[in-house]
Amino acid sequence: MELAGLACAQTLATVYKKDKFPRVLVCCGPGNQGGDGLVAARHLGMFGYDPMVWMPKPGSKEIYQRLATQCKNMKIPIIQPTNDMSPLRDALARSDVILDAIFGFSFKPPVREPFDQALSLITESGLPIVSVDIPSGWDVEKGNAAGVGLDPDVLVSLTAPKEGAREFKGL
Ligand SMILES: NC(=O)C1=CN([C@@H]2O[C@H](COP(=O)(O)OP(=O)(O)OC[C@H]3O[C@@H](n4cnc5c(N)ncnc54)[C@H](O)[C@@H]3O)[C@@H](O)[C@H]2O)[C@H](O)CC1
Repeated sequence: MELAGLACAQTLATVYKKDKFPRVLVCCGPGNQGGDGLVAARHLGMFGYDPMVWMPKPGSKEIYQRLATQCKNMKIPIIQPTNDMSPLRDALARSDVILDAIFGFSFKPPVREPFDQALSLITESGLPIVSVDIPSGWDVEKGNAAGVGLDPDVLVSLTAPKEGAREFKGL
């Protein structure tokens, strides 16, 4: 998770330079991928970006809570967990790029709330998206068959590209 999060932060920093894209909205799901996102947020902060974390359903594992504490200790803003979409809308309006760490290889469709609405809002924002491992909303084997997944510009495959990412056309 530490290496995965560092790789994601380094990739985002390589493609989206901090002078043009300083405000990174790190969207974290409840599983290990959310943990990758929290690690990435920490590194992005150290690289000189202004990360903000949106995690509506914080993971229950101790590692997840420890990673969130590290972000808080670094004064990285974390949006209060809620099913209300207003804070996400506001955060999107104040961001330059999104790190999508919502769902990884354990995602099973269909998308449940509050992530269903969130994926739509993220897509509608038109902001560039860097996805971790598999774009959120994509089935790890069948890809974006349901058509509700994100359409990222950059995908960071961890360990190996996933079968479902065959249709991915970005970087
Ligand atoms: N060796 C590696 O490749 C490593 C990968 N890492 C990252 O971890 C994820 C996989 O983590 P996992 O905890 O197994 O699951 P997810 O993060 O994908 O999420 C599970 C989480 O999501 C909830 N959920 C599932 N389906 C839905 C749905 N339809 N709607 C709403 N919520 C859903 C589920 O309940 C769980 O809470 C991998 O992709 C990498 O990013 C690690 O960094 C370690 C090394």
